[in-house]
Amino acid sequence: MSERPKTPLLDTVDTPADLRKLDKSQLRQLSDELRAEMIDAVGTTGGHLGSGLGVVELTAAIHYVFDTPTDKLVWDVGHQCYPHKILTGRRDRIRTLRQGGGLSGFTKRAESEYDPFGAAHSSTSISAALGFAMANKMQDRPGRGIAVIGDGAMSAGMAYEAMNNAEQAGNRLIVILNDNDMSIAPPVGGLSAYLARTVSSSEYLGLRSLASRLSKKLSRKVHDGLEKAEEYARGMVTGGTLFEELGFYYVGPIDGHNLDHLIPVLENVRDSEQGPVLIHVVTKKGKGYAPAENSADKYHGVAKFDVVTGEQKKSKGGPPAYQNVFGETLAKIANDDPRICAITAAMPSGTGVDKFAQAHPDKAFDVGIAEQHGVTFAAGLAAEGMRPFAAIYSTFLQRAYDQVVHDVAIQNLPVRFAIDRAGLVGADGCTHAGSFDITYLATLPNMVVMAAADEAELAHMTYTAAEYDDGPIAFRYPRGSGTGVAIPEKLEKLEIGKGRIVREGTKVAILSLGARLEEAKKAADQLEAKGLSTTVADMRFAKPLDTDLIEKLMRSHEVVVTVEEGAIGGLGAHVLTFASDEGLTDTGLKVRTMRLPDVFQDQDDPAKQYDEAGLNAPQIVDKVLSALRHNSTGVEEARA
Ligand SMILES: Cc1ncc(C[n+]2csc(CCOP(=O)(O)OP(=O)(O)O)c2C)c(N)n1
Ligand SMILES: CC(=O)[C@@H](O)[C@H](O)COP(=O)(O)O
Ligand SMILES: [Mg+2]
Repeated sequence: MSERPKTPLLDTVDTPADLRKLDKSQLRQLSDELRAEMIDAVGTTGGHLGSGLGVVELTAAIHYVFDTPTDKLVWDVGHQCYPHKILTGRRDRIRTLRQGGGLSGFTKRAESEYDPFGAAHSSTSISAALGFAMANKMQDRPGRGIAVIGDGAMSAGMAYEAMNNAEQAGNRLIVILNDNDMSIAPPVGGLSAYLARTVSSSEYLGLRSLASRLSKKLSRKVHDGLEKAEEYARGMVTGGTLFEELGFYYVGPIDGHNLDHLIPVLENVRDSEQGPVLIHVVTKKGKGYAPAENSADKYHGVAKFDVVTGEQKKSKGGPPAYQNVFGETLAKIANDDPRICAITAAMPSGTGVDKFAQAHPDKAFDVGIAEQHGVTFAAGLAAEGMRPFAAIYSTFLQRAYDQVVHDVAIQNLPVRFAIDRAGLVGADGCTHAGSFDITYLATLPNMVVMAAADEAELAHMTYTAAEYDDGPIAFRYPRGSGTGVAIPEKLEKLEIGKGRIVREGTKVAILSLGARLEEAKKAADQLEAKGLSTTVADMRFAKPLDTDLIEKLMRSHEVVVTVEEGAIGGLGAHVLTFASDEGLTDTGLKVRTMRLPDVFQDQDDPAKQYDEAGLNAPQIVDKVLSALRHNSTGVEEARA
């Protein structure tokens, strides 16, 4: 156990009010101690490290200059909020990060008044900060909206929707663009190049030139036309143009680790009558910790690690990660099919598209954090004869739902959706849980929805999707690694809408969809031991349902239970709808559905999350026994 860092100054700071008692000259030491504390804490918890390291000075400076929590500080994504949490009364719990009952890994309203807005999905901060700003303006109350948004998050359209609407807020809205020239992967697209030109085309503004520009710009906005011409003429355009055309005062770029620049700029902006202002801050992801600075991904997301060496304590070996099974399988299929292409929304490694890209670099597209664009881009590709795979986490696909409906399903375009992180995801908690994709996709006409029970099934489903041109098709699979089952060389083109019996029985039938199959099989063993002969079916499809299989099992068993790692409205709902429509439930057949509970489950160890969700073998057994205790009038008799 490494010794905790010595933090004499940080020990005197519990809240920003304590911070503001310090002299400016002490903020350098405070930041150094804050960085050391964060590294030590994340070494014991794991989590998002690189982005927080990059905003240590910025966090201290913001809380020093602005009157938080009256001024509403909104962190975009929120994965960089650990220094913020340490400075806002949560240092004592920082080593409970991302654990059951502990601190969330993102900002969260319920956690602190210093977290005015929850985050985790990117690019929402400017909209939220604008809301806070306008609410205080309309109620004639003090309080600004301050959004801190990364260069990666700026690749999402929502950020521009907000900026386009921001002029009304005047000086009550401040946007701080935290430009570290990184997303999870290196950033992509025209904006990234634009920002890079901005930073490279002008030295960090020295205090003097910055002060004079600030006074000129912030006081001269009124003569817009003339000023604009002059600015262009004077070559002052250093990246501000885009933001100024959207109605912002642009200030920057400034060095986001230099407190001697940060503090006066923030003070100037705080005291300015004009606005909204965008401050372009340049930082380094992973700043101040060599293993992070030297890592390609800047230690964006890390397991627990040895603080001295930076070596992460990741389990080695074991079954392949689902994302890599997908990426490598698709790469293999694409060797024989030049129409196949893959799209990721800034998550190449998380989706396995990076593996595909290694083999087919000209057929892999990272569209940035732009799921909506990614889906409709795929629709265009499909309409013109390609076989596009949109590889998007279940939770992030929610952002592109209208594109799925309007651009893909209605037009019946053969877009393939590779949906990773389907179901519970553990440490990221409810904002990242892939709870709703069965519900939101299986309800759509034309859509085919598959769920892989293991990595072999995922490989078959990837191939099946590649060969399916009759319309949109989605296949979902969980976060993490598979069961260790062998992945066959020869891939099977699954019959659309057909499930499979994996265990024959006579009294109880468990209809499993997806990766809870292992628990279903364990439950069958436990039921068999109680003399209850149990069939287990892997349904494979939530849509179209295998109605022949369902009818056959319902007509030959006493109890039928559906099990899925999805919210209400998925497999169970569709099976019950079919059964009731066909009169199969008129016969006194006992049907029960098991699914994710109607709550947003907080972060925890995955095993505990499944227990809490009631989706483990013992709970399946209990469900069956309870059903059997219900007499013909539907009343449950007391347990024996
Ligand atoms: C809508 C959405 N898509 C994808 C993600 C996954 N994600 C989390 S952080 C991140 C990169 C953010 O880059 P940036 O805003 O520059 O922040 P940095 O990590 O560089 O501080 C991505 C893609 C997300 N949180 N939300
Ligand atoms: C902050 C964010 O949204 C991503 O970093 C996300 O946490 C990645 O999730 P995985 O770890 O499941 O890839
Ligand atoms: Mg970034």
